[in-house]
Amino acid sequence: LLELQLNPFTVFLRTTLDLLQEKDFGNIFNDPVNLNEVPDYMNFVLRPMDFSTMRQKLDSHQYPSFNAFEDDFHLILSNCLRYNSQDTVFHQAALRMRQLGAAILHHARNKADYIG
Ligand SMILES: CCOC(=O)c1ccc2c(c1)NC(=O)[C@@H](C)N2
Repeated sequence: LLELQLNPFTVFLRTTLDLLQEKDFGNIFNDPVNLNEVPDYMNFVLRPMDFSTMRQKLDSHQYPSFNAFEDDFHLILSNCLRYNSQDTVFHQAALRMRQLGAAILHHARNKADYIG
């Protein structure tokens, strides 16, 4: 309860992140891609991102705005769409996450605007 009083924006971002992660049915976006298991990943992806990294960033107040938070979400998906070809479950999951996430972010942004 204290955090809600001290930093409602952090609580709001964490709630939004929880809603987005609910749509990650295979938990494929939760952790950084394991570079030992995917050695060529950095050949295609300049800025890796994942939900656990986003959670650390929001817990340490590294998101100055909702847009910055949303940019990292879209980075997760663009990395995945770039590295994984269209015929993979990863690519398909990113397309689905993009669609489901857009609705969540639209409502979250409206609520953020409403809070003011
Ligand atoms: C057990 C090996 O795990 C993976 O190869 C792997 C595990 C998770 C992954 C991934 C690969 N690739 C990706 O683009 C992101 C979306 N997630």
